[in-house]
Amino acid sequence: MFLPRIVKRMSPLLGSRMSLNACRFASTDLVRTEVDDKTGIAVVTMNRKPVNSLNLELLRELSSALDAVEKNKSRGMILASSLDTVFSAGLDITEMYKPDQARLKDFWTTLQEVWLKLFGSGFPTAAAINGHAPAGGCLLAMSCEYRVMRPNLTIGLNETQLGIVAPSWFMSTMENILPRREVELALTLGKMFSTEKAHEIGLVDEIVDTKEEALAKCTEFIQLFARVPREARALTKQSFRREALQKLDRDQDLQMFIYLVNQPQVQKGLGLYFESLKKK
Ligand SMILES: CCCCCC/C=C\CC(=O)SCCNC(=O)CCNC(=O)[C@H](O)C(C)(C)COP(=O)(O)OP(=O)(O)OC[C@H]1O[C@@H](n2cnc3c(N)ncnc32)[C@H](O)[C@@H]1OP(=O)(O)O
Repeated sequence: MFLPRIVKRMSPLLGSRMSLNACRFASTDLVRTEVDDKTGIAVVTMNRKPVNSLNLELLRELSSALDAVEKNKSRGMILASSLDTVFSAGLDITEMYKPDQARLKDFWTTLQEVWLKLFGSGFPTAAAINGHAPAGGCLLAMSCEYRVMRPNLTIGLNETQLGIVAPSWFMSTMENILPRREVELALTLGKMFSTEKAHEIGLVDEIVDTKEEALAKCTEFIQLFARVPREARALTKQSFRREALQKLDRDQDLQMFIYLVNQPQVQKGLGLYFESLKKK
């Protein structure tokens, strides 16, 4: 269970007084949230070694972190990874392969929840993509309003390559960024784009060399809204995203997911894919 722990970090130079850009932390082992007091922007960092695969616990903590960002009235949120070469490897295959049925239900419901909170958030969001972002990792990045990525990485919805079908809300999330034809092609191919290609087609907004630069560019993006009335901005964003958000029928989507995951051919495919990852 995530309990937001808000701690004031004191500057050693200022003794008991706060330094100007001191941070507040609300952290757990899997997700670290730091709010810069100077910019008011929260950096939410995923930290589940080795590849930030999204299991139930990481998703729960992401969901709580998003609640905390909303509650603390942060100026915006940057999503990042603590790992050097992976943003997120997407959904944790072990949650879907030979699953415990009750946990499987919880897992999918929590993923829906994270997407609804992130894609539908009123506060500005940006992703500092400092590592590969396949499938569910791409979904998280695409749910933000701006993406900054390091070179020579990959990003995309590769589900069809695994013999599975990306849910329609994954598709709508990509459609919020790219032209429909490009999305259909990317999804039917299960295409993983290089950073450079993703930038060329507009899936990624900027390419930078380091994580620090990525965080700085995301901060610049969020600061564009500093003088825009918060409520008007939030309602405008949410109204743009309403159709995609409302299209998700959570119960129907859950039933469909449970049905598909339990199909013997899907189980076989997931098992083979998982083995191939391990052999690599
Ligand atoms: C069925 C109904 C509909 C379902 C709809 C589902 C929608 C979305 C699906 C997904 O998100 S499925 C996940 C798709 N993800 C991928 O295909 C990515 C797979 N991983 C990689 O390509 C690579 O791991 C990486 C992310 C590029 C990183 O490469 P790197 O060389 O740094 O690390 P590896 O050696 O490959 O991996 C280390 C370690 O992690 C395990 N692992 C990797 N990805 C996953 C994962 N998604 N889930 C669980 N475990 C994963 C990998 O097996 C290695 O384990 P060990 O060998 O160290 O035990």
